[in-house]
Amino acid sequence: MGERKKIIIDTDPGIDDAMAIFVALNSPEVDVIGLTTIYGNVYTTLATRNALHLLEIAGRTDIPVAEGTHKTILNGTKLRIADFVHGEDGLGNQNFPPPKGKPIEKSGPEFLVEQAKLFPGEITVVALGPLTNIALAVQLDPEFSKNVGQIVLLGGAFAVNGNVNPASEANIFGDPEAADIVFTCGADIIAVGINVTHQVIMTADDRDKLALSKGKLAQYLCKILGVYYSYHLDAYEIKGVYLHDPTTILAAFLPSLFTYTEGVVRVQTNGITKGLTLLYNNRKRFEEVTEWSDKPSVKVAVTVDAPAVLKLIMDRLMES
Ligand SMILES: O=c1[nH]cnc2c1ncn2[C@@H]1O[C@H](CO)[C@@H](O)[C@H]1O
Repeated sequence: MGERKKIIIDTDPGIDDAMAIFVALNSPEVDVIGLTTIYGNVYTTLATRNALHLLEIAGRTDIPVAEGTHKTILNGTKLRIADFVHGEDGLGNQNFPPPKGKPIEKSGPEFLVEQAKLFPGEITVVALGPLTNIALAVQLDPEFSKNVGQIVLLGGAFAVNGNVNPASEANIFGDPEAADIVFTCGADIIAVGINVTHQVIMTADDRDKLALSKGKLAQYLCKILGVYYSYHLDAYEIKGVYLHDPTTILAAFLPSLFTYTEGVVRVQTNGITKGLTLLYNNRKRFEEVTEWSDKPSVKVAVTVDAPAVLKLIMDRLMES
């Protein structure tokens, strides 16, 4: 096998973030070289604490955690936090003791810029929360979008309803201006939206299977998953959970499990459709110059081999 792909996970842990981080740590295809933290499912301070905690659970305290920003790209401090999805502590209300480790001195965006410069074209950034740290990296270093190998992001609701409101998906809604900067920055980007992740469901039966595994990470996840299942039953009336973050992690190193379309994505930043992601599908040449004209294209996932993705996630969590 070739060299492992270097990935940095930008994360707001979060129950499905915990699953995604564990899947990555158990995947021979990748080398997780750092975590950067962001608000979203929890505030950034708690995201950092949870990231350190999860690495301690996995026995991987060798991986650095760089704390990201506490504010939106426009310095907004009125953040939308999804603690009703993940529990007040972000990890299923389990009262875990504080981690022993500390984040590194560098900020999340500084770490992203540094690593992309150090390994030009080699780093994949997997963004699982609002895109503020990535947008800050783009602003910090004009070369970042060229230096970074690929950005694989969980965000958007392409031609389907959102999960914050009918228009908007949570990560984009969290910082739409940052998302628009990232989508148009010129980097090689794969966007995995909830139009795709809603197809990958871990049922109650799958959870029972996970519980049979003796692996410490599987056992840990079974403890924290309760809140996430209750939320899905309540909000969607399903006896299962959407595997947003773990599905996105797989897109970073097994891209052929998905199909893609390509085009320019812009983000609505205000009004009732704030956070809407709109892909121009290139099927018409418009008479006028539009807000999509002359902007770089990105790849947007359109289909997923859901059974294969679910099996891979289960296998990698169970063997742990
Ligand atoms: O209803 C919701 N509101 C806010 N965040 C949510 C909701 N459902 C899931 N997520 C979280 O947002 C990302 C996917 O949009 C996932 O990280 C998921 O944990």
